Amino acid sequence: MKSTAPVKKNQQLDVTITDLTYQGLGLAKVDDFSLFIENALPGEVVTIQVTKVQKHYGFARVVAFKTTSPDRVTDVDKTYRQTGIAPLQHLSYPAQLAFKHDQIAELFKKAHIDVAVAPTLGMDHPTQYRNKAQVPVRQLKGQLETGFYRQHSHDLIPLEDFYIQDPEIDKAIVKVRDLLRQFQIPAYDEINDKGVIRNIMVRRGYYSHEMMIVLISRQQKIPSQAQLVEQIHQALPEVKSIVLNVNAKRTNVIMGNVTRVLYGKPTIEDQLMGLTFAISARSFYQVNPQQTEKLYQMAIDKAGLTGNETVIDAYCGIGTISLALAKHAKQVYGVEIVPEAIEDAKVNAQKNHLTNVDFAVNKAEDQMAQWQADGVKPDVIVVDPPRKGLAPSLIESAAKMAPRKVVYVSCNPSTLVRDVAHFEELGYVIDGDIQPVDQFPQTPHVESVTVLKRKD
Ligand SMILES: C[S@@+](CC[C@H](N)C(=O)[O-])C[C@H]1O[C@@H](n2cnc3c(N)ncnc32)[C@H](O)[C@@H]1O
Repeated sequence: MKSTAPVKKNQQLDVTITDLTYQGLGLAKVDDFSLFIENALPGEVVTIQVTKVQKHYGFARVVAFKTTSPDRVTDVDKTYRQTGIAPLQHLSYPAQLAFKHDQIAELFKKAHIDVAVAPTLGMDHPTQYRNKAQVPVRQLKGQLETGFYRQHSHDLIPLEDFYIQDPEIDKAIVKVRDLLRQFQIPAYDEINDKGVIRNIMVRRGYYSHEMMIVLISRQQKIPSQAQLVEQIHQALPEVKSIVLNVNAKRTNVIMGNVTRVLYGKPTIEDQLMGLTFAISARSFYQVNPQQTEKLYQMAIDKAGLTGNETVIDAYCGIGTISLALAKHAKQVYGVEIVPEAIEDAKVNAQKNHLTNVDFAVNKAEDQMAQWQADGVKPDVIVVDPPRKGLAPSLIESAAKMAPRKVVYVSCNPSTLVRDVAHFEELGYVIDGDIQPVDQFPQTPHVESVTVLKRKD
């Protein structure tokens, strides 16, 4: 169908940016036609060049700034925007926190749900916070390189300083890269489906400083494997675990199903809220430990436990929230879909001498129905789902169990609003302020805690 767009590809024009989208793109309207523009902030007047025109919207790039926002940070490295590592780096940190607050408030307003949103809880030093890196490995100009993809592409941009990662992790990636070069181990070539090393994953305990290196390989065995492993742990004394993950498929999914320990332990340990956690290569673990402690403390405080309650923790991962709650509850039930994470969760309960927890491997929606059928009567249900939010059937089973409170930890305000609306239909209302916590500074991602209480 012919586009009725008021602009053409490559056209240059001056526009005023009116808004910042959930993806952190500047929005300009030309006769009601939306143009999305990278590196443009509300209030700025910019000369743009249209790069793509769709039926109802288009994309453009900034050619020149006629005015700039007082919230603009000028001292930025554009690589971090190009790679999507830090797409909000050009927005001052206070303005990032306000942007995250406003996103939640606006989405609830659009859904006609009356809420108060507290100011976003930020970090004092909002860089170098990530405890985990996952970087692609490719051959560029005959040399093995590590870095990050240019956004919306598989073009690798070599990088040594990843800006939002723990600098010790950045150093470890460079070391592993140099050893892979030294042993002439070929990088994966995704066009011809050849080569060996696809990705390197590094995780480092914030308190423990234990490091895990995961080499994701197309092959079952890496050339010079024993020497490589020996050299890695010699060079990086913090490394307590080196793991091989085999992914032989032509896919964008990073990890395959086969995981083998090449050196040390299958897990590393870290502490959170005074508890010790073992974390294996394929388990989810929050990437910003400093903010996670604030987030969990908030969830626990909002749960209002006295020690006599039965609590469900849905989407429990390695049991971090479950075990933090177990210290203040009579019984906690956790459910998680990844079997390795539940194995970790069980070990973690033992490590912390907590016996009042019961973990299940299952889809949260199925397990919630099972608990309901079994007559479990939770006082509080905590949910911490992935971005797609809760399955409607989970909300229905949860409401049938009639907990006094539901504490919803969300990493996506759109699905949070949808799910809150569903809970409201089933007799729940929001209790108190929604609290955004900035887990992902320099990016548009928004994490928050919401409490719902049963209307009596
Ligand atoms: C946002 S993480 C939260 C994990 C944990 N609460 C934490 O803070 O570390 C979401 C978790 O849900 C798990 N998951 C995804 N889909 C699921 C499902 N349908 N049922 C149960 N768990 C699921 C993921 O494996 C992941 O561990």
